[in-house]
Amino acid sequence: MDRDGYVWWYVDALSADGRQGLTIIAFIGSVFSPYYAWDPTRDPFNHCAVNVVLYGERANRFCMTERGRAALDREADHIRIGPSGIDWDGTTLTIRLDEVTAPIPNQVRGTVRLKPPGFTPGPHSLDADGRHRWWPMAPSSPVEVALSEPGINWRGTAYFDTNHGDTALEAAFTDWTWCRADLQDGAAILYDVHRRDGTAQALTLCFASDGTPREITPPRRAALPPTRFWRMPRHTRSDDGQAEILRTFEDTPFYARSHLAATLRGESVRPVHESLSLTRFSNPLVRLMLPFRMPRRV
Ligand SMILES: CC(C)=CCC/C(C)=C/C=C/C(C)=C/C=C/C(C)=C/C=C/C=C(C)/C=C/C=C(C)/C=C/C=C(\C)CCCC(C)(C)O
Repeated sequence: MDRDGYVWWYVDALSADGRQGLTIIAFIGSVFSPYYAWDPTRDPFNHCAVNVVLYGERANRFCMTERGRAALDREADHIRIGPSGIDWDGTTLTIRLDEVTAPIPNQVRGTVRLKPPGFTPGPHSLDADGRHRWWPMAPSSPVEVALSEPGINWRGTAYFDTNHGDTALEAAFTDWTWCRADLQDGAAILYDVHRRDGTAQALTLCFASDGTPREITPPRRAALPPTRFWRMPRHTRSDDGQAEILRTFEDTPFYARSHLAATLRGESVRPVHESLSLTRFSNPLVRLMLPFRMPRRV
């Protein structure tokens, strides 16, 4: 991987009762890191991070400690970044977490285990030149969450993807919305990007549980309200052009993550949705705010 590049592995999970959730993102070349943006050498390996966010009734925690190249250990079957890591043994993806929240320190410690029933074909190119590649490898897997800190255990389903890029995201895109939803068998994913060159791409994908692609008719645009505090614009697509916010998981100056209720492929679904503005992220004032929740430890 060269200057300006990145890889991230993204997992989000919801409990079967829909009351608890989490997101875990492991980064080499942390794409929203101000330290990476300010680093004249633009060395992705020197900007690694594990971002863990818990959304529960009791515990809401956000960790994102950035670390240097000495904290990274990567082989074909594992990646370790500081005290946390991801291991693949051929059937189970085991994520071991040992992270601390910021600015007020609280621990997040334990394991998250995914058993993907199969893998989708991929990757998909997000830009016109193939410099940003996204592969939703396992869009719906059984997951077991066991965290001794803050003391939560649940089962549910998880989405797992991986993203590789050769340039900064803000060099290629102005904004995007993405969502993924469990179906009775498998999952549907929508990924709508606006590129800096003025073109757009709207992906509509559907997979059976074992990863086999399925037909899906591209749904209609559905309006959503902006987030309450940072007024992040949100919109999505659904069968009937209707969608509703059940909960806003993240409301930040450039990024919103939400839990929706909508209809996709004829089923009523509960998508996990994100709205990203790279125009907002590129604002120097926004970048100055991020270290409050994204400390760097070397
Ligand atoms: C007291 C002192 C010192 C000073 C007093 C002075 C003063 C007044 C200070 C005021 C400070 C203020 C206002 C600070 C505000 C700070 C704020 C708002 C920080 C917000 C941080 C947000 C973060 C970190 C978001 C990370 C998102 C992330 C990581 C999202 C990742 C998503 C991905 C990778 C896309 C996945 C795509 C696919 C699903 C396809 O894979």
